[in-house]
Amino acid sequence: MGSSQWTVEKRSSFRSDSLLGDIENVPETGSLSIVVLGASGDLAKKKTFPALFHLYRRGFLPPNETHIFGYARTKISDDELRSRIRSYLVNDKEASPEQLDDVAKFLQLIKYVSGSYDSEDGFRLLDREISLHESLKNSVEGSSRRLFYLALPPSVYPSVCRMIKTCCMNKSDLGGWTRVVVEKPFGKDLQSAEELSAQIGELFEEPQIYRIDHYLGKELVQNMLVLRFANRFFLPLWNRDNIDNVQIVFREDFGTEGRGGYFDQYGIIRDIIQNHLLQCFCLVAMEKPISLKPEHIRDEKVKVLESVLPIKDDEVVLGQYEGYRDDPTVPDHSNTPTFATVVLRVHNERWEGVPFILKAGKALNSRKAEIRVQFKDVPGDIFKCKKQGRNEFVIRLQPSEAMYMKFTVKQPGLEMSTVQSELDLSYRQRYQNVTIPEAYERLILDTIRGDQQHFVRRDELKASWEIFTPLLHKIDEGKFESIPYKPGSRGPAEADELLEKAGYVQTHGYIWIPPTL
Ligand SMILES: NC(=O)C1=CN([C@@H]2O[C@H](COP(=O)(O)OP(=O)(O)OC[C@H]3O[C@@H](n4cnc5c(N)ncnc54)[C@H](OP(=O)(O)O)[C@@H]3O)[C@@H](O)[C@H]2O)C=CC1
Ligand SMILES: O=C1O[C@H](COP(=O)(O)O)[C@@H](O)[C@H](O)[C@H]1O
Repeated sequence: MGSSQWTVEKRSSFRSDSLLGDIENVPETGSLSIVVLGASGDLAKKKTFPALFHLYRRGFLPPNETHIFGYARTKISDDELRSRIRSYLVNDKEASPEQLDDVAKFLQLIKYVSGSYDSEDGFRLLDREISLHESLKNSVEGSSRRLFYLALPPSVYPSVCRMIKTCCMNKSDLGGWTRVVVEKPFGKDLQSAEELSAQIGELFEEPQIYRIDHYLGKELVQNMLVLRFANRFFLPLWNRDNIDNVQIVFREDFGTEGRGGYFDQYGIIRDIIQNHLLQCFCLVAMEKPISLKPEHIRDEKVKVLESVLPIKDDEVVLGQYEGYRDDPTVPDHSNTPTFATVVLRVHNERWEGVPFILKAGKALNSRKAEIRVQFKDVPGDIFKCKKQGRNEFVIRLQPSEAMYMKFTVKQPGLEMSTVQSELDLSYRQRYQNVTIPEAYERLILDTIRGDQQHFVRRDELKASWEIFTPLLHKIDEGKFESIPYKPGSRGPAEADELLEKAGYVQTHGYIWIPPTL
């Protein structure tokens, strides 16, 4: 095994008993079969297999217990699948002999099975291969663990789940399990999501279903509850008396590149805002859960989602970057937004009157994701420093993970003047010997451990679609126009106007620069 900063010991010491919640008491030994359905696809090669490789290197997938199966319709051999994913695991030119050795050993754990998504033949073959592996690992029938990762378009989820249920379940209940991981977008609106939930819900119990939202696996997203509820600093300030507005922002500096066909059916609200940004919103806005048990946390998320008021038409700006429709898989007259700013308002005691501005865009001038909490002005501005800017607390999710607090200090020197400065916790500088794990890595490990805290529960999903469905239907009916914007820009100017109208005050002449080592 390669060396790693994020070892088994480190992770388990971080997850003390009190942080584990009510995770099922499952055996952590016995054969483990991980099946990646849609193994020929983009997500599988870029994210799922690399995450499995990193877990393998870090000792979480012991080779004497684990086998990995790729499944898809494409007819390829085991070796062809292995060579497709190899370049996503390691850069041959930079890798050490030890890493290359790990890659070779990891790839030998992978077997490929080809079959369709809606007929039993392929799944029966898959089941035979899994059972063979289980018997080779001397697993007692029924005590084995089977994890099915659906790296597939949602349209095939129902038939694939039916096939798993019919052909591939763990054979009896001797402590083993069968779990299914499903990717977003889970549905297109409230009705389709509920239909999908009902179809899958007929086949699997909620504790077997892991609705993945990879933003919930990001380090600084996982830090949100600790930050809010383990620090006295924040407790009294985190409310409408002190906070003026909150922005939750996702920006990418590239377009839909090769995914235009998929993207055009969904748009930026379904791709990013309804899931990734809304999950961040929940963590910023929810009340303190009564414990860290996954159900208690998710109960609070549902509550805050249900407190969101209907979105007002004049608190929405949509955009589409110029050149988006040049993709041959995108219709010439597409109005699908590649950019959106949407203001959410929460009807409760803590947040009444505080706008939560959710903003996401593709082909913008930078790549970053952050949560920006802007505080109100100080009453009685004796330093006349109000125009320099407000206090802001920024949680930079990526890149350059950091938390920094913008505040006013005396300008060092003889004069009594003020200047904007910051308290800065930049992770690369503060945690120099720690490798931050990839989101998918953590979340796959959570599914193996049976920890659903960082996965979306069915009622949470329903509440999230309830917020956006009326707006999405209006967009689909052509009642909103996507304003064109230049690739590499900030997006439509109207979005900045909406921000200002919502109360955000931009600080001029101050830029946070991530510290270098
Ligand atoms: N790619 C990404 O970056 C991200 C993807 N996701 C989600 O992950 C899932 C998979 O995404 P991605 O890998 O990009 O998707 P792909 O389009 O690459 O599809 C994955 C595999 O599914 C099979 N497939 C594709 N279209 C169909 C179809 N219409 N009917 C049946 N099978 C089909 C193909 O395998 P074969 O033909 O060999 O059977 C393909 O290799 C989706 O739900 C996506 O929204 C989520 C976050 C990021
Ligand atoms: O789910 C998705 O996320 C990616 C962005 O993920 P990140 O971890 O790189 O921020 C986005 O590009 C894609 O459109 C979307 O489907």
